[in-house]
Amino acid sequence: MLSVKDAETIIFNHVQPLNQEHDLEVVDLLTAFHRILATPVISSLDFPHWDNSAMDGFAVRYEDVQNSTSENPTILEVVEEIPAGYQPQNTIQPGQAARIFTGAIIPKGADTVVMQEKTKLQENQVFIFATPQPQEFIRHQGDFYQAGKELLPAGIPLNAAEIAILAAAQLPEISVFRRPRVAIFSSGDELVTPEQTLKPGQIVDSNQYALVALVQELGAEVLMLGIVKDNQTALTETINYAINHADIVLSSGGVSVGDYDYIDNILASLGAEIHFRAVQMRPGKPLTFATFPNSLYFGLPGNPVSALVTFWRFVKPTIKKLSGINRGWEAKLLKVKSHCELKSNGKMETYIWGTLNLNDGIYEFHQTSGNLNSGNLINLSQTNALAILPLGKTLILPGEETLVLRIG
Ligand SMILES: Nc1nc2c(c(=O)[nH]1)N[C@H]1C(S)=C(S)[C@@H](COP(=O)(O)OP(=O)(O)OC[C@H]3O[C@@H](n4cnc5c(N)ncnc54)[C@H](O)[C@@H]3O)O[C@H]1N2
Ligand code: MOO
Ligand SMILES: [Mg+2]
Repeated sequence: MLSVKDAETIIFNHVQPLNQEHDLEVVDLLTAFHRILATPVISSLDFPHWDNSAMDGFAVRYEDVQNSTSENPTILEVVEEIPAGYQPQNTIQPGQAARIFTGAIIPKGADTVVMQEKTKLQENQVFIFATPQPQEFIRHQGDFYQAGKELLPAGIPLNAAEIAILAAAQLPEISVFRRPRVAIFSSGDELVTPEQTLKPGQIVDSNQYALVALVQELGAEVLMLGIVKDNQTALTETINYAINHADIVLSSGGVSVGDYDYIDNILASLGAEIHFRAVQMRPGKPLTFATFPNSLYFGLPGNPVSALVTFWRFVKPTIKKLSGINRGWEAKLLKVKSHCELKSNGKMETYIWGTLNLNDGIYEFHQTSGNLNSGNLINLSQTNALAILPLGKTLILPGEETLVLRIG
């Protein structure tokens, strides 16, 4: 059976990120949050735009004040007051200074700012009580960024800092990748909606709601296709529609070896290339991955925990890579101490749900209480991590390190 690592490699090799020319949308600063920048941004402005003061104080010529002490202050004539947003009118001559405020333009002739606390102003004279460093408290034009260079690279998510940078660079129209489209449906004759009355043997389609939430969290657009009966015609129609309208299709259920597990046969009949049907992991073994010319297909297992574990392990990084994120889209595993004993039969890579808790600033993994059964959705509540026991590892003792995938 295929290892998780090999399954991951096969999947990621088939993910074609959105196209920098064809998959663009223009958004404004208020709708850019969490979108992915599609083209590099270059500004024609230097940052800072001009030499300016980092302090409230006095703009001086360093050579005038280089021997100032509290006993022997330098006395300069204040020739101008320069608040932020004001263009200085004078050139500072020897023996002169300008009153200046944080962010204001340094006047010609001045090369240093003395902070207000080291001075005393008396009418139009300022007493300088300490010798500053040459150039002190001046933020020079272009120190932070020079016009014409790359300000932001393509493929980064736009968070608060990036949005502030775009605003500061006066670039209110931003090219981002369109949202990936993800179609989701559930298969199974036993499934009903949360609103329907349960008859014996029926269960509520909870997978669809969990998957919609997870896909939305990643900023993708959801096409919710509902519950499809274990019926070849209905399934063929739904899958055919999905692969023509979405970049990624997620179904849950119907991928194991039961008589009503039709998904794989239908994928084959629709011309899919089926890359694998099972992965050596628990939960999540019956996972189908297939590709069509314009979409990727994940047949997730029907058991509720299995559907979510395979989403977190494989689908989440796939959506991120497809969305155009240039790096950091992979599933990242942490190494943390386990608080409790973790067990596996060693034959499958085993995923154990629980919580990462902070203990004196250090993360510790705690297994969830109750039954670790892939049909048990209940104790998945409030978990935020999956401990991973690799193949062959049967036991992790309390205090020993384990690999962990964060899920919340
Ligand atoms: N003979 C074998 N039987 C099974 C194997 C196997 O290797 N050999 N694998 C088991 C494993 S592991 C899993 S996981 C399941 C996967 O089964 P399917 O993907 O075919 O899913 P279904 O049979 O349709 O359903 C399984 C289970 O999950 C419930 N379910 C299905 N859909 C939903 C939904 N949308 N929301 C909530 N719950 C759902 C369904 O009622 C079943 O209880 O196969 C094992 N069998
Ligand atoms: O892997 Mo199934 O996914 O154990 O219940
Ligand atoms: Mg089945």
